[in-house]
Amino acid sequence: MYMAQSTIAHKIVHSCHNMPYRSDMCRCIRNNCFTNKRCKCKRDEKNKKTCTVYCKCRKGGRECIDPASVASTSTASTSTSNIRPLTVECLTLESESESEEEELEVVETIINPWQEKSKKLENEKVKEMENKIDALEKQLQQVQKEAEDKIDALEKQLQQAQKEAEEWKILAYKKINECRILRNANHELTGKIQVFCRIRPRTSKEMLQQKALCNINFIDNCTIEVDKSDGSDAMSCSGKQQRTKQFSFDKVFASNASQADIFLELSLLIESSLEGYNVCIFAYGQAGSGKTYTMEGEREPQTEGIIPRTVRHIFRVIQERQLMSTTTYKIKASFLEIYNEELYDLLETTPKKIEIKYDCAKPIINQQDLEKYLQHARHNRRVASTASNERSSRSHLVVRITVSASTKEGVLPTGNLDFVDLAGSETYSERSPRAQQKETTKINCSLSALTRVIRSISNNDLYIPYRDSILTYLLKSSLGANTASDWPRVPAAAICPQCSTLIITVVVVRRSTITHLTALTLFLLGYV
Ligand SMILES: Nc1ncnc2c1ncn2[C@@H]1O[C@H](COP(=O)(O)OP(=O)(O)OP(=O)(O)O)[C@@H](O)[C@H]1O
Repeated sequence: MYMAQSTIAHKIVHSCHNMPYRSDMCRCIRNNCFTNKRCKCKRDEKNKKTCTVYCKCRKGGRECIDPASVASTSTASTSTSNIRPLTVECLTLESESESEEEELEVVETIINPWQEKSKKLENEKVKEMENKIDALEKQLQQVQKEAEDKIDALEKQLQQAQKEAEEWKILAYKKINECRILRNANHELTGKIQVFCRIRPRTSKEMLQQKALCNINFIDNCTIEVDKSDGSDAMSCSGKQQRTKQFSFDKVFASNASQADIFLELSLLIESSLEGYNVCIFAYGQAGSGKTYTMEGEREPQTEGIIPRTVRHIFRVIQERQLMSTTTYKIKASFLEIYNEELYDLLETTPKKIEIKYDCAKPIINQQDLEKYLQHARHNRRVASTASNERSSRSHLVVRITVSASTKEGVLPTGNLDFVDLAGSETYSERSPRAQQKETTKINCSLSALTRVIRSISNNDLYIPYRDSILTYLLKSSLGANTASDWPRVPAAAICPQCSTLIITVVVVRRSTITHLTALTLFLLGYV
């Protein structure tokens, strides 16, 4: 056993015999660490080699045991051989325990102030946090109270609004019924056939050409007087010569009338399709008189025509009605063309010839659907340049919008809205190309057939010549013979399309006693 001498590092001395130092040969009792330094041997006065190494633990005043020397001692003395290692072990443990206690004390002296400080800090922090939590809890309670108050107020408002909505619903329901009654009364008074006249303004081209105007005097809202501008005298039915002629309509729209003005006049009639009425609106007049403009119009909202406005209006009314009833509505539309007495579906890529009974209606989910189909149909419709119109329609266009309604109880009557943009009536000319002559003949023939049908209906004839033309056959249900029900026959109207050079003559026969469910409106578009 050797004593450690250094306060900086344990000095471990052993007989190394100049051998490389082995870590298991010497260990520091205190820290149980081993050095790995090579020993530096010295010879003492007896020429005995002594090796000194320093343990790295740098704890002074502790013993180091040279296991080699312990081992050599044990072999020398057999009687103490068993006790000695145990004693050494015991001493080692004692010393370890002591040193650990001391260390603990040192550590405690270092740690204690920190612990106290930390505890103090912890207490402060806890207190601070508790204060914050208290404040937050108070805030939360305040917010909760405010929210509850607001919810209460909103609930009261909601109840009030619900009550008001109920009252409005009842009022709206009453108004709808009143409208229905008024509309029916109006139908009765007007004979369910109305003829309006719209006089279009001069186009920019006509202004440039400084075309002569015929004089139109607006006698009142329903009457116009046409004065022949060329000075020649017109012949009256009685054979009397006259310069001026008066025409009466249900309403006359002057050239400054907007598309909205025209639609306003028709909106009530159009709404009746939602209750299962059949409505038929014709645009009738000379080529270039503004029929397509009135029916379809242009793409801008201000100038769009009756058809797009109708669909928008129907969607709006349906939305309003669905707020107060569970009735569901479905809208379908077909775009048909009658060209040279043949029927075509205009929604095909190229117009497809179809039979009259063929159902080619497409569902209309929103306004965009209709606009898309209308564009497609417009593109497919046959037009040609004529003397009076650069894009003159050479065919009749029939846009049929079907509104079907159903409730939980069952299906309601289906209403058809037929918009008919008739081909422009033209005077037959031997000088026109043959194909155009054929078109003109067919157009005029079908217009005559339409006239005959309406005349027969107005005369209450037993036989109505619906089959005389594709147009009249297609419009059979709208014109009156509604085979799906026992509705009475159609209203009477007679059109006498004797074209003067200025304006088409129209004779309307009204029957105020008619109680059918079909409404027919005729448009005459004066071409000036
Ligand atoms: N109310 C109006 N306001 C402004 N321009 C109009 C009006 N009515 C018609 N027009 C213009 O007059 C021209 C002829 O109109 P449109 O093509 O609608 O006549 P149409 O009766 O359909 O002719 P067609 O029978 O030859 O097809 C078009 O350029 C159109 O824009």
